[in-house]
Amino acid sequence: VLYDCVSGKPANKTQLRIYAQRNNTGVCTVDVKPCDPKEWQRVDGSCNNLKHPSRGTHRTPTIRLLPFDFSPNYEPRKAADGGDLELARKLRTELLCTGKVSEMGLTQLVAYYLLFSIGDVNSIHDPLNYLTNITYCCTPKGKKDYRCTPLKIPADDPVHRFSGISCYNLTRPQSFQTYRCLDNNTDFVRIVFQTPIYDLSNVYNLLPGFVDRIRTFKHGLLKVEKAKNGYLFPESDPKSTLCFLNQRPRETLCHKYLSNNGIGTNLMGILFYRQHNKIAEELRKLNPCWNDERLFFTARSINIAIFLQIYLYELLPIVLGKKNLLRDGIICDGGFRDLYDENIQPQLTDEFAYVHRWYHTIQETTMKCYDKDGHFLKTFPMVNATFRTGIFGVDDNIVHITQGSFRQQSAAFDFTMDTDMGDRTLGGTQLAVDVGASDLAKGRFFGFPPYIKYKEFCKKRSYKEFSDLKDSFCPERLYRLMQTHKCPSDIDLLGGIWGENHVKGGMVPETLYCVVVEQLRRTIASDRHWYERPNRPHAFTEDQLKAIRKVTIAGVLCCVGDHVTEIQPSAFHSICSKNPVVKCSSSKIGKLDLSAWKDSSTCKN
Ligand code: HEM
Repeated sequence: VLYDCVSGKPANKTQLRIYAQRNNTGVCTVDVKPCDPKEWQRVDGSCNNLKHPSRGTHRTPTIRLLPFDFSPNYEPRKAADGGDLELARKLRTELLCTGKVSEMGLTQLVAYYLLFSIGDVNSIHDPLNYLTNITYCCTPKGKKDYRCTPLKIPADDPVHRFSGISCYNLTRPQSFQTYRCLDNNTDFVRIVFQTPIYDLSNVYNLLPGFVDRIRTFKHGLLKVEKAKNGYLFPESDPKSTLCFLNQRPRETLCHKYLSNNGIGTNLMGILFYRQHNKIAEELRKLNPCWNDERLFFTARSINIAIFLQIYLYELLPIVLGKKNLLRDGIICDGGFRDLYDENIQPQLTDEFAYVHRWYHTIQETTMKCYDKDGHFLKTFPMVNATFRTGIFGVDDNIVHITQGSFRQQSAAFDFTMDTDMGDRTLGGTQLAVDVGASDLAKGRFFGFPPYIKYKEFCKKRSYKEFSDLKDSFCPERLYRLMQTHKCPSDIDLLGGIWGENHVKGGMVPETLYCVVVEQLRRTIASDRHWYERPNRPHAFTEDQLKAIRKVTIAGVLCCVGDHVTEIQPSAFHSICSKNPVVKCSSSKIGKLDLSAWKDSSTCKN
């Protein structure tokens, strides 16, 4: 049945006729085969909710935590005095410092994993759009193109007042209106190409149909190939234009069906892709009679569960605070749990993906490379390697980057942004990019209401004056807000989050915590295939769930990282006397033991 993506209902004849005329049936609808309540979790996300089978697929529309605040024609809201809001670049340079501050206790893996996790539920088509399609927003042509939202650089800019650069190229977020699934005079609905549930869709099905191209359809395995340097990678397309920073002719590796993004996403994507095969091979040894289908879906289900277990129980407790997460029902003490509610549809708020942009401040960009024995080799500017998957395929770079991920410190969880993130975010693709300024400006093009409205939502009280904010900011950060805004309602969502106090027991701003937890509750409750449910189709047994709960990121790196033979047991934490490097064979490393999947009944005949 062809479902209309936006309404989530079977498309009617009129709709189908209009889409056919507009030649956009493929993007505005999704084809859902009849659901079987007992089947495996589908790779395309359909049938997760049996009442609304298309919810959970690619292009499931996002929802909003708070109602829109746009000027007419989806232009940014106005300031309280009726004028324009302050320039995004001005606010970024005033509200965030630039430089290097390290988070001594945490490693680069934290940023890598966070980026990878958000890539499971949110696509990166917006930057690709202005990098590859609409590259002229700062030229006169851009003035006439509605899709262009160039960022003006103030004349007194601390970096660019003499550089000759006065504008950053940027485009409007893509919506169902962009693809003409909705008319222009309707409410903005963002289009996202990833599935909204955590199902490693960025590994298995980056775009609908990719899964069939990556499967070998033999023994449950995914296709892999050896790169020039002899290491194993997902299938590559040397002719692809997506890796536009590859230094050709040497660097040719470019993922065909996995995203070609920054260092962090690429590395994690490769690891989880390979992990699928490790699991499938091991399962086959245990159960030689299992067919391809069973091996594939069991391996995938274990891979997703490991990804979620690490995310929820190892990473988020560090970042959001373990007690907070237990109190708010995001994690539990162990065993099974079932929070499923079929009345909650698998959908993501725009605010959830958006507040993740705050993590741009924890990205250390001077990447340290180490050899397989942990000896420091060199540093490399990470932003030069975005859209440059080829770098992984030459020399021993994959080894050096993997080792660096757990040996190098993260940048601090504070209001400092690494210099390269602030001025050269996309390496050599543009003369200059300030991701923080883009982040702030994008919030206006998403139509997010002012920061204080989110404060009111989270704290259930009203915020009218700057003095109402004194419990949420240290005096100096509040002073900066007052210097840059005439009125509290002029503060943008991210502008407020940048300087806000961190949640008690965690490391992130209070409002970020609130928005993330609100979504995670929905995510857990809306996913019929959630890995901790005892009564989902093909649920884990108690022993199987126990085995999943033991796996840590260190275990994953030991299992599928190239030449990782030793590592600290808590690899999101820095190496120190309490967390020393140990051999991968040590019992302190949380590795996957698949013996609970041995099925004695299968080979009887
Ligand atoms: C060197 C590292 C990184 C680089 C170069 C980078 C670069 C970028 C760029 C250029 C954009 C698009 C900005 C725009 O068009 O508005 C973006 C968006 C984004 N980034 Fe990063 N980023 C990095 C690390 C991270 C990390 C660690 C996270 C952690 C979660 C993250 C999360 C996001 C999110 C959520 C978006 C918004 C995507 C969307 O909704 O369109 N990034 N990043």
